[in-house]
Amino acid sequence: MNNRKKGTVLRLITYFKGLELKMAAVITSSILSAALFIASPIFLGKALDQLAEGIKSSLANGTKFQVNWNTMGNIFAILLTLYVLSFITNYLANYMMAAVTETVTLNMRGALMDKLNRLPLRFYDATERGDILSRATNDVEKVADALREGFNRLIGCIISIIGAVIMMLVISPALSVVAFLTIGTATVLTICIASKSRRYFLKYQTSMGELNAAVEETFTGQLVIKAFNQEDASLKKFREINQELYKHSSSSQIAQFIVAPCVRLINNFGYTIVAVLSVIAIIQGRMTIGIVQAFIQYSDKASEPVIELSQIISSMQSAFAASIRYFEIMDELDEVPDHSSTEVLPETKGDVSFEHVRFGYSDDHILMKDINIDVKTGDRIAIVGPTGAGKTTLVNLLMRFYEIQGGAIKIDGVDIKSMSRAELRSKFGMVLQDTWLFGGSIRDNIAYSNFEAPDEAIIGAAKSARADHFIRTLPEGYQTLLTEDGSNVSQGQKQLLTIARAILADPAILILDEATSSVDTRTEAEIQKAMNNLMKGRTSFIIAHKLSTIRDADLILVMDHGTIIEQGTHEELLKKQGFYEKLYNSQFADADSDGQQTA
Ligand SMILES: Nc1ncnc2c1ncn2[C@@H]1O[C@H](COP(=O)(O)OP(=O)(O)OP(=O)(O)O)[C@@H](O)[C@H]1O
Repeated sequence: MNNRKKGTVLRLITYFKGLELKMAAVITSSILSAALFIASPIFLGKALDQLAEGIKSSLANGTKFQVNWNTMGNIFAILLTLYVLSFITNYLANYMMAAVTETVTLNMRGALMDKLNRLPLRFYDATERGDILSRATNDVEKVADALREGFNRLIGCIISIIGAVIMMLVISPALSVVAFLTIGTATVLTICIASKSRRYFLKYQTSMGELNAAVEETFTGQLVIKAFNQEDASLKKFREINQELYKHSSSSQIAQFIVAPCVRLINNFGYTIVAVLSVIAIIQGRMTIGIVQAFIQYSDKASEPVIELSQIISSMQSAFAASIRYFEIMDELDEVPDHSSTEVLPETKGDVSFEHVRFGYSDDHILMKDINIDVKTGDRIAIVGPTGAGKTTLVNLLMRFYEIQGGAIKIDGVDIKSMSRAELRSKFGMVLQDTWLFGGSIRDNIAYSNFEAPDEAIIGAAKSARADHFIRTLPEGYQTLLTEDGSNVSQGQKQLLTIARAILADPAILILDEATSSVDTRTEAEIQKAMNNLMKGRTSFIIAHKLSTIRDADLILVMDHGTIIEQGTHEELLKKQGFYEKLYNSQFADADSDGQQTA
């Protein structure tokens, strides 16, 4: 076993913590079951010899055929006991292994979920959702399959082979040599094919991850795909990945299923030779019929597990490839952990400052070199600038979704790095353009920021967000169930619900991403009023797209290429006749020309 393989197996073993006793019971039961089963041929042989004796003496003496029922009865009683005990121990082993497997799967999925919660946004930027999904479901299931079906059978096969080999040697060393030659050849063949199939399994699982990602992309992007008539292109991409999956799946399956027929062919050659030699031995009086049939049964019990082993090994290879993919996620670097002694701000006022902040999404591409902002409690800060200027990035840093490379961001004079992320984020309320609602009632969606909130508080928040009216017009009111993506309410209504959610949270600081053209003018005015209600008495950062809405902001930050190139009030910036003035005038020129065109 190479180091990587050993490492993966050892890491998998850690998920069995607390299950040691159950595993010991599984192993003991499996060994017992196989050992009991392996004892049966010798007794069947004895029964056969009894019959042969009866036939022989009746032929020699010309008497009626008779058997000794006492001896036969004892033999059958022993056989029955062996079969029943073997069944019970086998059942126990399977039952306990199923319980162990479910616990291990639970532990693996739990650990993966914990890990996914600890991973920084950077990881999600670079990884396809479908692929993560595939690792959390398919890959963990492959490991579960191998454990559930493979482990007991593996023990059973090993015991069966060892037991059968010993019995064969005891019965006839000479016949054993012939049987071992064929079993040996079959084993070598199995190992060769299994080692070849390993890389096919890894490729297969990787393709499966890609396929999941493609399906996920197609589902979530259906509207855009249809709008741009890209169904064919999307289908073509899917077909290509599906074709790859088919190729790798076929290779791994062919490699797996070619083993059984080959092994059977080799074994049948062996049986034929053993049968011929046995007949000679019986004729020469060196062996009895019962002993020969016991030997043939043992040689079957030694060779048949080779086929089963090949299937178990395939399933283990597949599980092993899946574990590698699973541990790839587990090995990703976590978010920088919170300080062991974190600061708590019981009464947040809402002063915010950026001091010489330096940040880049990658170390070799610094977007923000030296950002300085000073915001006082209750201020309304508008962030404006062309697309890609860094407006969203500024907010991402404030919420500590990404770690800065230099300088400090402070709230009420406390460095956000010295607070826990949970403490920091509890100070904020966010209303984004990209509204996120989950499958559940409208009430629960508003209460997402505070599940303990009483109904009056939820209705109060909805009223302030100007959402109460439309909610009450729905047949089920606050109990109306939203679909997972909230597609049964309009875009503007979704926005009002997220504003209600932020109002209920009652945060000290707000981050608002202004609605753009996705809603009509009347709804936009409604949203604006709701946002104004929300902003009362709170420090607010507004990512503004329409400059007309932020004229009365206390501070406007004008960004370009990751830098704050101008800052001040609307009047101050207009007076400056710089970038902001141009941006502002260009929007009004656009609005005017639009007005003239429509007039
Ligand atoms: N997750 C990310 N990984 C790498 N680069 C990113 C990431 N997010 C944004 N960027 C880059 O950082 C720069 C600033 O992006 P940002 O989203 O902050 O701009 P923005 O001003 O909010 O733009 P818009 O108005 O279009 O939303 C852009 O060049 C963008 O390509």
